[in-house]
Amino acid sequence: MPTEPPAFLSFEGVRFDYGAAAIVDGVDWAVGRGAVHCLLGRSGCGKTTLLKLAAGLLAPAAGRVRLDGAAVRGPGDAVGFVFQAPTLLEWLTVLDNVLLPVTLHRRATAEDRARALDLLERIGLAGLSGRGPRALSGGQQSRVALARALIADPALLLLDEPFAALDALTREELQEDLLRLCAQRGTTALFVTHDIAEAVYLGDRVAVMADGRLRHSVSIDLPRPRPRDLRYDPRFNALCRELRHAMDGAAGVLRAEAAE
Ligand SMILES: Nc1ncnc2c1ncn2[C@@H]1O[C@H](COP(=O)(O)OP(=O)(O)OP(=O)(O)O)[C@@H](O)[C@H]1O
Repeated sequence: MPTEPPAFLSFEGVRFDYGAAAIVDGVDWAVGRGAVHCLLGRSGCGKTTLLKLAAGLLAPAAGRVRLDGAAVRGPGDAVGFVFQAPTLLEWLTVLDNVLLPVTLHRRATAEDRARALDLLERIGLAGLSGRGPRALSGGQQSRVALARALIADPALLLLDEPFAALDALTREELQEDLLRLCAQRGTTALFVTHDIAEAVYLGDRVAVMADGRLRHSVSIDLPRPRPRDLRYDPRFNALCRELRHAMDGAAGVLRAEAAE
């Protein structure tokens, strides 16, 4: 039998609270190197908190988060973060926004600038490097935020509903950009979303989170690279349906637990 590759990112019995009830409540989860995993769940169930634990921005009250075998003890260069809002600096050009993770530490070199321009070209923004963020559409700003997260070539990319504010077509294009860039660089990704179809399109595995726990997980056995039309495939729809039922089931479990 083939053995599972060792996890690149792992949560082992992770628990966290902000001073009262557990927000993350005994999470065990493993993401293989180069895999894209998605976390699906309703508002307030603890998804962002779990991402912050993976980034080392929060420390678990119990259990452990490991990255490439070592316990995560704080934020580090191996991790890139993309937030829901692009959070670009208005007084910098697109190019300088992408370079920000570099220039926070040292002066950018010609090689850094070449890498930033290459990233901008790969996401369709080649001609916009000298503009300010206010002269960009929402989708273009999200692309810049993605390039900024990738400039330091992080081994792990954490994404917190990064495309939630975009129209459906732009969102699909960004999903395709993300998968292409992760595949080209071998980047491991953990992606938080409310959107079932987005999770199925992106993920190798999707976990349903409810009330701080991972209640259900589904392996997304669809081909890669993922063509645009895969979204209309019956297998795709069946996976969406399974996850929808899992989310409803998780909500039912919570109601039953609350009634006990
Ligand atoms: N800094 C904080 N202090 C106290 N409570 C917090 C803090 N941050 C989040 N919470 C609470 O923890 C719970 C989980 O929040 P979290 O942001 O992880 O959820 P989420 O699943 O990402 O939600 P959403 O989908 O709305 O972004 C919520 O009840 C929230 O109010």
